[in-house]
Amino acid sequence: MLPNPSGVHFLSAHAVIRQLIRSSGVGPGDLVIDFGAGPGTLTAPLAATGSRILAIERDPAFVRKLNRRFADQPLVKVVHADLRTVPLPSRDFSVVASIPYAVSTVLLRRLLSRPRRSLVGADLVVEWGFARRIVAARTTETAKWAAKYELRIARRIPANCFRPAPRVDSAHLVIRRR
Ligand SMILES: C[S@@+](CC[C@H](N)C(=O)[O-])C[C@H]1O[C@@H](n2cnc3c(N)ncnc32)[C@H](O)[C@@H]1O
Repeated sequence: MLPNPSGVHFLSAHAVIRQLIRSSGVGPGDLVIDFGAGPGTLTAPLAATGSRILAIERDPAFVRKLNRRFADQPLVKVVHADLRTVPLPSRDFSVVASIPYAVSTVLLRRLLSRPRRSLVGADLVVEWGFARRIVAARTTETAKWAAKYELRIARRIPANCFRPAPRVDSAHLVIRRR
């Protein structure tokens, strides 16, 4: 395992990136949020779908990088914000994101517990064990989410699909509004 002082793991497997985008089905006219956009690993292929992207990132160095990378792409809006507090759209939106594991629960609460069900669907890369717990829907909270949203694991994503590789495998978690 490589040293990784920042604790950030970037998705590096192109096949996984393609599967996430294809699964989301997003296209022109859709509003898509990439939470924790990093250097734009998912933002770039998402922009190629013709959808409107909000690339949300907390780290100022990544924000500068994203602003440079997407300066000539009017459909990409880079938002320097914390995903735990950034206001969510009131119009329908989708999420395609490889998120920081530490805030997975907070983000799912924000997306799935709000009264306004403007989340159409999400394709998320999350920690494998977390995904298993969510789809099992054994708690009152996750059971409530399951009543409103279909939650399933599309596939296991091995740790070697990231650079540097994390200690644990991940999952492609699919969420769809019922
Ligand atoms: C796992 S990395 C994924 C980066 C990129 N999406 C990829 O797949 O390669 C998570 C990213 O989320 C950012 N991040 C961490 N905590 C955040 C927060 N609370 N709000 C917004 N971004 C955050 C990190 O700076 C990092 O760029």
